[in-house]
Amino acid sequence: MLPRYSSVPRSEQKERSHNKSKWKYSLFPESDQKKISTRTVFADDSDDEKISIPPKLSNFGSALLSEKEKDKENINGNNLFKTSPKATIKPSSLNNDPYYGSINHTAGNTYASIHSGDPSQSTLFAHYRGHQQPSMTTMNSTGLPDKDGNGFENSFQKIKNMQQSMREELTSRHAERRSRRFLNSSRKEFLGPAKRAPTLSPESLDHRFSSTVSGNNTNNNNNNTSGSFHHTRTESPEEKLSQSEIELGDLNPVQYLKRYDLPSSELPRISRLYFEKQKPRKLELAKLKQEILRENRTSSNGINGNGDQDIHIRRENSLSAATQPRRKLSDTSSRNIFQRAFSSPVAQSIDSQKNILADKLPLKHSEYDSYAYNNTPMHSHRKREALANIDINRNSNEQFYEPEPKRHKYLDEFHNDNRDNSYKSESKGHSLFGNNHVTNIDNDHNRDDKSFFLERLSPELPRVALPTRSSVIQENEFHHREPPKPPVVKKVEIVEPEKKADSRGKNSNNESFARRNVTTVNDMEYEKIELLGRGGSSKVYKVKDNNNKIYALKRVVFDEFDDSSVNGFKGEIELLNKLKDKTRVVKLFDCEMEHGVLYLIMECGDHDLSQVLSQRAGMPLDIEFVRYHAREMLKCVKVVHDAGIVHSDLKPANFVFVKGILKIIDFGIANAVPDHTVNIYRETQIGTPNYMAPEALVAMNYTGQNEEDKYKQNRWKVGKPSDVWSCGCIIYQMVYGRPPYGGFQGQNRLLAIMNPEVKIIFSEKTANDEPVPRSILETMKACLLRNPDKRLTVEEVLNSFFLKPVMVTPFFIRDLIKNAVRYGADQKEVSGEKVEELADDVLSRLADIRL
Ligand SMILES: Nc1ncnc2c1ncn2[C@@H]1O[C@H](COP(=O)(O)OP(=O)(O)OP(=O)(O)O)[C@@H](O)[C@H]1O
Repeated sequence: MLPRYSSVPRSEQKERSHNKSKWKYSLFPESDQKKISTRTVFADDSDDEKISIPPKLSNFGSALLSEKEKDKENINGNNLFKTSPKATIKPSSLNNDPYYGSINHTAGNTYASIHSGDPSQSTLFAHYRGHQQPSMTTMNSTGLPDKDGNGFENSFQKIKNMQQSMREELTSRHAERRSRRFLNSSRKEFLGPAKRAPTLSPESLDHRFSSTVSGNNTNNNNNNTSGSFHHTRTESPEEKLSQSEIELGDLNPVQYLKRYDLPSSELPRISRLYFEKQKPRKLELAKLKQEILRENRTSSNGINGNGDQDIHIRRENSLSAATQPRRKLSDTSSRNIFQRAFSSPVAQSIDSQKNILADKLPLKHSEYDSYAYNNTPMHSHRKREALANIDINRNSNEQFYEPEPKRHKYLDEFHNDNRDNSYKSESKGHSLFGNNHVTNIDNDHNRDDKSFFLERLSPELPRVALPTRSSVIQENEFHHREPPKPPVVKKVEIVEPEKKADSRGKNSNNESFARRNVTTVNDMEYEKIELLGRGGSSKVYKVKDNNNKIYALKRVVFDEFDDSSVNGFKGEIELLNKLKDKTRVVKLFDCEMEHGVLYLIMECGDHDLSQVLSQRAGMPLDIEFVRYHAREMLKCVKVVHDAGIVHSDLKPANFVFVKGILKIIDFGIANAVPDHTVNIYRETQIGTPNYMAPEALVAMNYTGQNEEDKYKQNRWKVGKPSDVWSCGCIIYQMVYGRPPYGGFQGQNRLLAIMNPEVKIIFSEKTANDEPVPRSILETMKACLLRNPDKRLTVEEVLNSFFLKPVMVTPFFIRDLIKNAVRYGADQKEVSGEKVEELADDVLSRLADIRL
């Protein structure tokens, strides 16, 4: 059976167990005994690892040996047990106590006996070997029975005593560890989270010495061994003296060392002293903290009465007290925050508690303030509240004495002869500092209280003369920034346009008419959308009716025109009504003429041909574009001519595209051509010179001899060929970019048109050096012949090669050539007339060919 307490490693124990037979004769070699005995020296009581080690086996043997030695010494009258002067337990008392006596004997003499090499010990072991003792637990230092036969009983008793003493030792050590942990933890609580080296105060050390140390210290003269269960450090009398002389003042240990140029080895001792001096104050602060927390818990319950909020406050309480990091606020800003934080009702109650506690506890105001603000449950709550009221754009000093912005209103009211009323309202909760709790001190009568309050709020502030209420008002009146004025809202007056009397005398009182710019034609309302264009005598609007259908509204004011003009527009209406079923003529839906104004509701076009040509200006010649638009234009003219009407004012602006179909508009100067005549005669020259035919202008140069001739002079002959001339001019513009006489300006243009000597140039190339197809050239020449009788009709132009080209395949050309050659070879001689005949025949057939 192995001993119960063993310092031998398990592996070694196994080995020894394996070699159990050896143990019977030699439990430990002498070297091992020395080693083990050395291990039993508890030189450092601070090492937990060593403390946790159970008492060593060798202690038993040593104790036994020491008992033997003790007996020997007692016999010799030489007591080896000596205590140090510092030992609090007297040797005499220890000797009287059987447990302590045993311990002390062991402590005092164990190792000396081992190292002494006393032959008796060997004899002892040999003796046991001789008795075949199986275990150390049965050993007895005085194992041999005495003459009375009491030797075994005594040895068992002593072993029991030693076991008891060991237990006592363990208990004391554990108690010491617990106390040390408690001390460390409580010190941590006092000192905050920062870790510091574990040091003990002299008092606590003394206390520990008195409670746990029960043996000699290292200075014991007895054999220079550790000699005690604890190798604790104690101060010498000199150290004690010097500690009492140390006055740290406001210095911390390091600063103290530097100040008095002390060696760093003195740092632990000074530190212990430093923390000991801190201890009472920390305890007071801890008590204060507990008390404040308790008080606030009760007060917050009373004030809020709201379960959720209470929980929240309690949580904040615990958090702020235990875990909330300390935030360092600048002096002034923190003061401002705290000052504003006191404005809440909860803070007010805390403030009252603060007054009570401050009277009870011997703390400085600064300590109290910092502690209260940082640890009260409403701390973070008030911080948030305070921060919400801080204007970061103002400096802290201004904020301290400046009331909150809404107090400006109060000050203004106060200043405006409402002092009495404002003063009353102040007592109801308003104040210069915006705080309920300072209401009562915010007047001249309670100035002492106010000073006290501000001192407590800002103990570090220089004591300046506190402003009275009136001075603060003055200050605010002259030095503080005026509150920003509300933005000036521009009043936009909507002036309704003066209701003009409608020219027709109706709808003048119709509000919707004025409001929505509505024109009524034959009791139908048309709202104007946009202006489409304007002519020499009219404006044309894009309008919509009540069903949102789009129309073109042409409005002509007749005030500026003579009767002929009026008749001309009346004729236009007649012609439009006559052609209302023609797809190539813009439709007239409604018309009304009253009070000198003509309203025409027409089909609305998307854009006119002049806009299209302007859009293509400068672009390369596109034969197909010219062909398509020329054909579309001539189709419109053909419809008019087929209706026996001469337009007389054809120009690109008078053709509009309505959903992709070109339509002709503006029959203002058009006249119905009597069936029996080709031409009509006008008494006034109307039209656009660029597109006017020469015959319409020839009469200007006509100089007759008699009255009849003079009459004829003022009548211009116009007819269908004039419209063909105009169409020739438009085609010419599409090819060359401008009308035939567009190079002339003003009056010269008219003269050039009338002058037969001024020939129109048909260039084979455009200004961009693009070739102009022959078919186009021929068609243009046929339309722009000076002699109207020789001009092509509209139908002929539409059937021209240009507008109606013949398309053949290469096979057709090849076959045609083959046939022509064979015919010539067979005939041997073919006249010119025969060739022309053949050509006409081919051409006639080509017209019927549909590819
Ligand atoms: N039904 C319509 N749809 C779209 N636009 C139109 C319509 N009627 C006229 N316009 C536009 O209004 C412009 C002027 O129209 P119109 O030529 O009929 O007026 P006008 O007084 O006869 O002009 P002018 O006497 O010079 O020929 C046209 O060039 C055209 O652009």
